[in-house]
Amino acid sequence: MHGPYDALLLVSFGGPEGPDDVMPFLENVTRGRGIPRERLLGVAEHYQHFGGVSPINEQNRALLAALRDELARQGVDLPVWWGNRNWGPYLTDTLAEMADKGHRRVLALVTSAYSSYSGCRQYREDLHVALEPLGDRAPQVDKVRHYFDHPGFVGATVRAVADALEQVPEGSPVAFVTHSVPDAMDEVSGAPFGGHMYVRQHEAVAALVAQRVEAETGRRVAHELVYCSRSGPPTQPWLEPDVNDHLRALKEAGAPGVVVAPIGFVSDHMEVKFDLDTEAAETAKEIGLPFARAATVGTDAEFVSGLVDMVRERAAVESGAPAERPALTDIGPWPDVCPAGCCANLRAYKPTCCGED
Ligand SMILES: CC1=C(CCC(=O)O)c2cc3nc(cc4[nH]c(cc5[nH]c(cc1n2)c(C)c5CCC(=O)O)c(CCC(=O)O)c4C)C(CCC(=O)O)=C3C
Ligand SMILES: [Fe+2]
Repeated sequence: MHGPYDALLLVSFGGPEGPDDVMPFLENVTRGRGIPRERLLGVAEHYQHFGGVSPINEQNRALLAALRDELARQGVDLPVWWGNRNWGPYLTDTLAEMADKGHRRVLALVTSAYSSYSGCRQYREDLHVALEPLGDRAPQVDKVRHYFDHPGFVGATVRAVADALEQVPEGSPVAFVTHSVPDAMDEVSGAPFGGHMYVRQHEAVAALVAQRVEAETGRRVAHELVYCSRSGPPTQPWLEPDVNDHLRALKEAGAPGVVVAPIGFVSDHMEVKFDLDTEAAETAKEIGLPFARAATVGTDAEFVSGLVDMVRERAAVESGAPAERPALTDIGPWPDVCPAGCCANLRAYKPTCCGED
């Protein structure tokens, strides 16, 4: 049922839990990343606007509970642990404790559905850093493949978009939104498969979701992929258009309303709460464009059972048992082990785990 694995490890970003955590958290996130000081202070304000508490930790606690329930329901007897990149519980501490408890073979599940340095290799680097000091006691860690086109993620997203469309006038388009990244980061995402996989995976999911929503509702659904949360120096090109500019363009083109669907985020992260629910909603109000935000997958039952299916799939693969590898776009199924050169770190090569390099 769980193959060679003796534990599941939820790996996430982490976020501040109070006002005093905000600056140290932001320093953890941006160490060596060349983010301008003004941007940091601006983002600190976003967090302070919500009492210095990121929604992400509570959402991960809810996901942990949902995963435990679903594993039990499917008869998979695996303990579930949790570790973050940028705030407690830190991956380093979690993996040390897991080693103390005797875990030898761990399957990691990352709260990021797509390929990119930020969403994949950087987590794999962090896993390596956490495992290295453990020496011989370090468990072997594998990572669940990217799930952007898994039926659980897609199915939950289709329902969320269809529900949001009910709240805006007929004929409203869908703006699928993800986190902007530097053009250069997109270019090397999934390099062994031709690169630009960050954008290509999102485009494929957006097209598939729009098509399924059309089939389900009988409405025609125009759509576009747009971006939020740009940072970095203004001289550096990042993925565009920004969601706010897109809303203005839609208004000018006569759109009767808009659904904003944050397919780049698995739960209502700060980017969703601030950049979409606060900032983009304000833009829409200002220009008089009816606006609805589609839910993120969060702890949706179809999404969570899809994740558990993927855990069982990988366990079967590692046991040499036959495994179905469902994937709904022609980009997937993404490989279990990232090939060498996937999602390069453009600053410096660092050793990783769960990949060929
Ligand atoms: C692709 C991607 C994801 C999705 C994949 C995944 O989910 O991991 C993601 C997730 C997240 N990003 C988050 C927060 C931040 N990201 C920052 C900075 C950056 N993100 C980037 C990309 C991504 N980020 C990039 C290219 C930068 C520039 C600096 C760098 O090159 O590393 C900064 C610094 C300030 C700023 O620059 O805006 C913050 C505070 C949070 C927590 C939110 C919460 O608290 O709810 C989450 C889940
Ligand atoms: Fe980020």
